[in-house]
Order: sequence, then C-alpha cells, then structure tokens
Amino acid sequence: MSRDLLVIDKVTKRFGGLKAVGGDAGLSFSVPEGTFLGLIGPNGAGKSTTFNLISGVLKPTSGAVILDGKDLSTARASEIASYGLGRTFQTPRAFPSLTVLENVMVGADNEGETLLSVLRGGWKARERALRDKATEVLRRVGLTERINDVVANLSGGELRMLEVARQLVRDPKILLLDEPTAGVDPSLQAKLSRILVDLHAEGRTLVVVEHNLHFLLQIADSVVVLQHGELLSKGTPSEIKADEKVIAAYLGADHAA
Ligand SMILES: Nc1ncnc2c1ncn2[C@@H]1O[C@H](COP(=O)(O)OP(=O)(O)OP(=O)(O)O)[C@@H](O)[C@H]1O
Repeated sequence: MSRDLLVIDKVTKRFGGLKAVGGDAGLSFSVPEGTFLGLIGPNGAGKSTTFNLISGVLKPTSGAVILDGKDLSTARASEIASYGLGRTFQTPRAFPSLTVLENVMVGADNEGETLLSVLRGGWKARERALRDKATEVLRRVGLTERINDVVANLSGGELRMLEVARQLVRDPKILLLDEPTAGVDPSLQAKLSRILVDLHAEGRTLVVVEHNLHFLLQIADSVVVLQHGELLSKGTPSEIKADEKVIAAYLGADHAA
C-alpha cells in the first residue's frame, strides 16, 4: 500500500454560523500516492470549499490539510505551489493573446535561471528544454495541432486541456482538477477521461471534483461523496454505486442495479 500523499484530518470550515464543511466532527479522508480520488456531491455539498481548503485558498476553521508531510493550513498560497500542488480553476486562466505553447511555457517554473546564466546564453538551452517539455505535455493533453494557435481561438474543452497542461509542465506531486467536464461537450469529455486515465497510469496522484458522477465512477480509484458538507460515503466506484445512502441521496433508485 502506498503512503498517503494528502491527508484531510478532521477539517471543518465555517462561514459565520454556517457549517460549510465537516459539521461538528470534521471531514477526514486521505489520498495515497499514485491514486485517483473523485470528490462528488450535489449543489452546495461543500465540494468547492473542500477543494479550496486542499489548495490552500481557504484555511480550515479547525483540523489540518497535510500534503507530503507539510501542513497547508498554516502555509501561504505561494508556498503551497512549491510543495508540489497543481490545480486548475473552474474558469480557465490562460492568457488569451498568447499562443497555446507560450501559455504553457510561461506557466513553467523558471527556477535555475540566474542573471549569470542569462548572460552566458544559458537561457537559450533552458528555453529549448522548456519548449520541448511544453510540447510534450501539450501532446499528452491532445493539443499538438493547436500549439501555435492563440488561446482566444480555443473551444471551452480545449481551454480545459490547456489548463491541465499548464499545471503538468510544473511536474506537480498532486494535481487537483475543479469540475473538468463543466461546459465540455460529450465527445471532448470522452477524450478528457482518456487523458486522466493516462495520467493516472503514469503514476500521477489526482483529485478531481465533479458534478458529473458518471464520469468519475468510470475512471477514479476511489470516490468521496459529500452531502451537506459531511462525508456521506467513501469507497471504490462499485462500493459507491451499491451504497444505499448514495443511491437515495444522489443516484436515484433507477441506478441501483
Ligand atoms: N465564501 C462563502 N461565504 C459564505 N458561504 C459560503 C461561501 N462559500 C461557500 N459557502 C456556502 O457553503 C456551502 C458549501 O458550498 P460549496 O460551494 O462548497 O458547495 P459545492 O458542493 O461546491 O456546490 P456547487 O456544486 O453548487 O458549486 C453552501 O451552503 C454555500 O452557500
């Protein structure tokens, strides 16, 4: 069994008097390295709040979020990215007037680039290496043919793939995707699902928040179901499909077979 890369430990989040996540006892689950966890729940269940707690945008009211042994509850947002967490946003954030390739290149970490290396022409080698890496991640997300197009010309689905590429180029230890199927037509959803399966097969650790339960049940290793901010169920996709509580709350009786 692989070690837990991400641990959500008795986390609660309140907004004023509202218990958005965790109720009184707190929400707990963990994500072993190399696994693919899906986080689902109906509107208002606390998915986005949980996602923002994991990515450090929100701090828990109580409890802790531990990534690779580091407590994110006390870290600054800029530190969290350096701990190896990559995340996409529901609204893609690419630069519209740059090309697809340029967007991925500017998203990469420029660590190691010093004034001396620039003066010595080291940047040329670095730029070549970065270009090669960006080209490779764009191939993996199926955007090779769009590489020199400006981002303003991409479809909604292609923009989501670009967001994934912008994170992958940084080699995150864990990749969090926020509603990747939102606004994506069914044919691109199938492509997206294959891309996620491939990333998982490469050993990446993935956490995907989705409304679209059926999308996740086909590809995730395990699923956490939230309801009213609390854990309704967690298990493998087959366990989730058979769980009476999930069927009653989310799937409806016609999915019970
Ligand atoms: N910044 C905030 N201030 C106050 N209440 C908030 C805030 N963010 C979320 N909430 C409340 O917390 C609860 C959980 O919301 P959250 O957005 O996490 O749910 P969700 O499962 O992501 O819903 P959806 O699928 O509709 O996006 C809701 O009752 C919501 O109104």
